[in-house]
Amino acid sequence: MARIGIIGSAGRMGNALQAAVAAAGHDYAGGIDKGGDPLALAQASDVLVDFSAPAALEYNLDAAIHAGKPIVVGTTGLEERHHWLVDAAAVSVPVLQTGNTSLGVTLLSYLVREAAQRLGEDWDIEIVETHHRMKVDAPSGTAILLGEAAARGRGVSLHEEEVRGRDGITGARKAGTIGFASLRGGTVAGDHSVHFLADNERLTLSHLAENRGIFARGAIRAAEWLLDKKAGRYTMPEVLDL
Ligand SMILES: NC(=O)C1=CN([C@@H]2O[C@H](COP(=O)(O)OP(=O)(O)OC[C@H]3O[C@@H](n4cnc5c(N)ncnc54)[C@H](OP(=O)(O)O)[C@@H]3O)[C@@H](O)[C@H]2O)C=CC1
Ligand SMILES: O=C(O)C1=N[C@H](C(=O)O)C[C@H](O)C1
Repeated sequence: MARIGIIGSAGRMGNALQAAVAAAGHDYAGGIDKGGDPLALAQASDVLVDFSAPAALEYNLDAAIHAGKPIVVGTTGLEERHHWLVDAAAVSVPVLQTGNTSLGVTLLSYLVREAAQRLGEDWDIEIVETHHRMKVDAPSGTAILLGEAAARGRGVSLHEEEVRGRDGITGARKAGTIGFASLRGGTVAGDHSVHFLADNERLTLSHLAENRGIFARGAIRAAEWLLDKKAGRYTMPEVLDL
């Protein structure tokens, strides 16, 4: 049994995480939202779980470092500088950052990498995601994670090949690029499809989240897994042994 502290505790994921902490038989060490004290929470916890906002990340990582506690970061909308902060924190404490904590998406990313590697460049790759009307970032963290898996499979850099959204006279599709499209509406928990499109045939790999419980369960599993790890940056495939 561990004491788990939640950052972003009053949010949609915060509520799902509190339920998952109880269901897994752990102690809820408490939670904070905007204006809360992450260091006090870290000191009262064995492990932190952060599903809040990019602006909070630096303070949350500092709190984990100063209290010497592991942290799971599920917040999306992260930029390059946030990843540097994660790398720096991982020198001192165990950190797991991911755009999606579900088992299904973790396996999907593996399948996408395999497909991208085997199908070759004449198969165009397009990633489409759909989320609820309240989501504030695009493309989703999961879409980016899947794009990175596809780019790894092809042995290219996502940063150099990505095309985010199209509008106007875009010209014909450039070979080798990886496209992203985002839909927002309703209460969709999170749908992701990776389309591989060739001449006269198409392959689509999809994951549909029916509720936030799947993300919360995966995050708690990641938090449990981090407890006895040494400092370092870890991934969901390591947690799930994939
Ligand atoms: N990795 C994954 O598997 C998943 C990731 N996510 C990501 O998790 C994040 C949260 O999603 P969701 O719960 O839907 O969003 P919500 O907006 O419902 O919740 C966010 C919570 O974070 C709090 N918060 C905002 N700023 C800070 C801050 N500076 N310090 C502490 N708390 C803060 C908010 O508090 P307040 O209301 O006071 O501002 C709010 O309670 C998003 O980035 C989302 O994309 C979501 C699902 C799965
Ligand atoms: O904001 C959400 O809701 C979700 N965010 C994550 C993302 O950006 O991929 C994970 C999930 O799709 C739900």
